[in-house]
Amino acid sequence: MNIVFDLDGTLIDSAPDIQAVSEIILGQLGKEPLTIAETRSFVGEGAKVLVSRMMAARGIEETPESHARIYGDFVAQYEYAVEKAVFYPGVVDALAVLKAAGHRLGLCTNKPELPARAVIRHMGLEPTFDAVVAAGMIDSRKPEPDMLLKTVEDMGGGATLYVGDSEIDAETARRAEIPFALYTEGYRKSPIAAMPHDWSFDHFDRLQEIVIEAVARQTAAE
Ligand SMILES: O=C(O)COP(=O)(O)O
Ligand SMILES: [Mg+2]
Repeated sequence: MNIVFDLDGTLIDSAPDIQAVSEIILGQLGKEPLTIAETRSFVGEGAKVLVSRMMAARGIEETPESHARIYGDFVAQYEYAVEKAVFYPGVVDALAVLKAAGHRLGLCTNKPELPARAVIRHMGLEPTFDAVVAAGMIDSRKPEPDMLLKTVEDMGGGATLYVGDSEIDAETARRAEIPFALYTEGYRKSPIAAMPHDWSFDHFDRLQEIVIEAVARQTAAE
């Protein structure tokens, strides 16, 4: 089966790196950095939205020009912000076990391509994924279904499970009509019950079991 993962808030907690970028950018503007809680709540819809939310939170007026300038400064730093990211517990083992079991693994993230590829490399994940689709690679972003569908297409098509942490991921899966496993310990803001999902889990030790169920469900449907 294809198993496609979201990145931020699902495989890695990257909020400390993003917070550090905010410290540089907001510091240049004489503003306080984002808190970690603010950072987590601003991630999910890509870097442009994150920069808008960051500006609003620090009372910086958003015009197309001010946004373009601050976004440009932000992404120039973002590519190097990889040092503080950590895997959620059990991720490394779960990916290794699923890969060894013959599943194809993919990554579908609203993080821009350069920082996404930089952190994948930094975390040693380059050999793990059969396909990576990050923001900017196609003219669409989650929760539109296109990025997820493109990831599946790049993996050769076929039965797929999508694994993510946010409202955006749940909605993306729903629109793509792909079964969804919700990781509950990432950056979601809503109660679990309010988010459409087929499975939820709070530790990656559980994922293998979910994949077995997903395969069984798929086989039963055929
Ligand atoms: O960078 C973002 O806004 C979201 O990234 P994600 O899609 O990997 O959660
Ligand atoms: Mg996420």
